[in-house]
Amino acid sequence: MKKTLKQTLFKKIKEHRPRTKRLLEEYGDVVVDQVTISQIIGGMRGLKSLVTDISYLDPEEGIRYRGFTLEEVIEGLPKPKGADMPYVEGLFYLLLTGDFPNQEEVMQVVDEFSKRRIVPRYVYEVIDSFPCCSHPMTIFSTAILTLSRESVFNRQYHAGLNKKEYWDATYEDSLNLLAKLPEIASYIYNKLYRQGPRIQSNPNLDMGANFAHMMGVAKPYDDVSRLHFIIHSDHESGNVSAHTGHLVASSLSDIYLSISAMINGLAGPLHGLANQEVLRWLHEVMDKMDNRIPTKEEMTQFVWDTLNSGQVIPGFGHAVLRKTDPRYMLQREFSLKHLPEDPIFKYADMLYQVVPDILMEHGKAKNPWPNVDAQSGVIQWHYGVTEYDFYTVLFGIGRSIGICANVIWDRALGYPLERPKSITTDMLEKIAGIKKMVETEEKTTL
Ligand SMILES: CC(=O)SCCNC(=O)CCNC(=O)[C@H](O)C(C)(C)COP(=O)(O)OP(=O)(O)OC[C@H]1O[C@@H](n2cnc3c(N)ncnc32)[C@H](O)[C@@H]1OP(=O)(O)O
Ligand SMILES: O=C([O-])CC(=O)C(=O)O
Repeated sequence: MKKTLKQTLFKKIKEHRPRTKRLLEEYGDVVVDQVTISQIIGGMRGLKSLVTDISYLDPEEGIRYRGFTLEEVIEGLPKPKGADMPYVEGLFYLLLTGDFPNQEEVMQVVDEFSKRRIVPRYVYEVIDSFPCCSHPMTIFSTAILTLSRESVFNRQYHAGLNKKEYWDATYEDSLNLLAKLPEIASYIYNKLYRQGPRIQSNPNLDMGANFAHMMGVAKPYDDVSRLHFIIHSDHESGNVSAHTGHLVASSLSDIYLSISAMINGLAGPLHGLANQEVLRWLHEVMDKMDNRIPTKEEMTQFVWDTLNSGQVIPGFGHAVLRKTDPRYMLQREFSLKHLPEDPIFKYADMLYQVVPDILMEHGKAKNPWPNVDAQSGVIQWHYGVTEYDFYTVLFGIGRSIGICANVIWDRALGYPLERPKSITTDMLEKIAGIKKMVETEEKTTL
């Protein structure tokens, strides 16, 4: 009998623990980075102060999961019969262990997810009780939060759980949560936008196919969902959602509290919500153009108008990347293959042609190239999921996979409560030498 994911993970954890222990005990004083005033005031950009082995983001190359590019991940993971995209469950295996699962190993995880997919009734009641016009991300975050009462970690912690076992209970909570997310998300979608009878989940389908089934969208939406969840799952540790998830979990809040919190970070327009903003913004252009494809000159004017009114161009720029996001390219390739004639794709593609030059001329953005959010909504729209308020929920399902993997490892390696130090502006001015200068200048004037 093949080892289960949990057994394989435990072996990896035991192998890894001495590495962290040695770094801490023997090399704890080694300097990794220095911090400047612009980093302190400027959102800690580039400051090396977190550790994760799940993924690494190179500014030029883009994200690698466990050392593998997205192409390698998609190529190397097992796929359902007839599918172009791999099992999302296989990605979870890879993120947790660093190994590509074989067919048998991936099917064990598919089975685990299937067994844990039933959502308690009270979650539906909470969703149903939301006032009209609530944003789907608010509902999604709350639905996840509500599940905190199910936490295995909480129960075991209060019964006196040994620190060494924290990861195990967190693993159980993570699987329980991840397995339910497609059902929760599709329920929210149906409630907000379809109002028809709910499509029950199918225990014989993998995560991507089951989600497509519950959304009521035909093939290849199963592959669209697999691709979407996989490429959105992780982006190393410092982005708002991943960092929030890690931070909240560091106080030993359970996975439901941590993932709900990270969803709230993802819901901001400078982060995950940018994917809905791209579609909203594109529709403004389309309305102006009476739905005809604008000329390059017209599109250029629209981009400048947006910039000149003090707004950002959604879907462009990045805090770390300095090249076109490979996740954007993957989705563009998918669109070129499956929806080359789609009018929204044509609009988005025109943006790709005009925006980088404009942002360079504008001279502010350090990265003028498109990010993942510039393209994801275009694909959703094409397959009939046109309610763009919902798009960040899809992102949230994907991101939960990476953050759960991170939090399980945080617990396995005993990472402590996160608590950086803050200082005052006065102190910064003293460090900069300004304070003394100002005081001397004042004395001289007197
Ligand atoms: C999944 C994701 O989170 S990917 C990112 C999704 N977000 C977006 O697409 C929103 C549009 N992009 C942005 O707002 C930014 O590029 C961010 C938030 C992603 C990164 O922010 P930063 O790391 O601060 O970017 P950067 O250092 O390049 O910013 C410098 C200046 O350029 C501006 N800038 C950056 N990107 C853009 C843009 N797309 N359009 C207009 N101006 C921009 C910033 O607002 C900033 O202006 P300021 O000096 O007046 O404050
Ligand atoms: O890495 C970041 O800063 C933003 C992010 O999460 C992503 O691009 O997926």
